[in-house]
Amino acid sequence: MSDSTAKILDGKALSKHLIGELKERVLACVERGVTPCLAVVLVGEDPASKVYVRSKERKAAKAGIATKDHRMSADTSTETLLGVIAELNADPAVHGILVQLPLPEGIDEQRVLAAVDPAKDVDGFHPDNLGLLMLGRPRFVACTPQGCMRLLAESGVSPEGKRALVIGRSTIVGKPVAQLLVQANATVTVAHSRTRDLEAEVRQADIVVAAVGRPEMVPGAWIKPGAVVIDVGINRLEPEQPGAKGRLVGDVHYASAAEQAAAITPVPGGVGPMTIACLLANVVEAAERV
Ligand SMILES: NC(=O)C1=CN([C@@H]2O[C@H](COP(=O)(O)OP(=O)(O)OC[C@H]3O[C@@H](n4cnc5c(N)ncnc54)[C@H](OP(=O)(O)O)[C@@H]3O)[C@@H](O)[C@H]2O)C=CC1
Ligand SMILES: Nc1nc(=O)c2c([nH]1)NC[C@@H]1CN(c3ccc(C(=O)N[C@@H](CCC(=O)O)C(=O)O)cc3)C=[N+]21
Repeated sequence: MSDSTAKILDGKALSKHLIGELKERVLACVERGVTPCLAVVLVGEDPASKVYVRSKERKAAKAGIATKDHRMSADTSTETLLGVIAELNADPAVHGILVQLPLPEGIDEQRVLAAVDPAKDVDGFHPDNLGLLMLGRPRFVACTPQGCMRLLAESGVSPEGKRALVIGRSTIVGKPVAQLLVQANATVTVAHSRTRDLEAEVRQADIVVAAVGRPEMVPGAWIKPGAVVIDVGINRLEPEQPGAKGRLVGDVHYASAAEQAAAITPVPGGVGPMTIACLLANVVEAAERV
């Protein structure tokens, strides 16, 4: 079955299309005096976070969405950060608030995320929004899980009745994407670091969503022929690793998996750009509700 005919789920192209579609909705908002605006809060100096934040702001500008940048030093206290969030909550010109994760050590992440006005929580990390997702009445759904589902839809394979495996159980990716798959009528397994036989789980799965953060940990040989592979992992190989040169790879070994899968997302150019498109869509939605 290694005929290497996997459909490439092109998140870069799809995200461009989706961001293009947002322009009209943004214009409609602007016409009634509301310019959709995303406030981005970045605490500390994490280089990867800086790259993502810049990319978000560039793409927001393409759609006509305003951004407000709040950079704070790594030694910022939880109280100070809560103060900034209170200001953004109260600012009628701000429709969406994104607090870039991970926060530096010593900041109480749970308290910070719970302090964001749920109506401005375009990341979908507030307990109210996570709860609404569990209830099947989602308001803001986390952007990466949304992007995964959109790319899965692009594969043409319906999740209904299929065996889906989510590898990873974080609150920002694994858990919500598993919930969305349940709601799409898949039969869902969630694997994590204590899973006894990951290979056996992967071999059975019709849909694999990998969100671990370990470079190429899933070999293509494990992928069931005809499965759909959604690779969330973003791993930058160190330049000294063989054949690496600072290359980005996913959690799945792409070349070998593409020989088994019916459809697969590349890294880069898969889930990453879709995350940003879904974030901007959430910002426009928040502005439309005003
Ligand atoms: N493309 C995008 O837009 C985004 C990409 N990412 C990327 O996705 C990846 C995951 O991110 P995130 O969910 O935040 O990561 P976390 O570190 O929060 O979670 C990783 C999960 O993987 C599990 N895990 C660790 N080792 C193994 C193993 N050997 N076998 C099976 N499961 C394992 C952990 O298990 P346990 O719970 O037991 O510790 C945990 O549940 C990262 O590469 C990140 O950069 C993240 C967000 C957005
Ligand atoms: N509050 C919060 N919300 C997030 O959504 C959030 C976060 N914190 N912290 C970090 C993770 C990670 N994340 C990515 C977004 C886009 C790409 C992306 O566009 N990646 C490009 C490559 C970019 C590159 O070259 O480095 C791609 O995959 O093609 C990657 C990762 C959002 N996250």
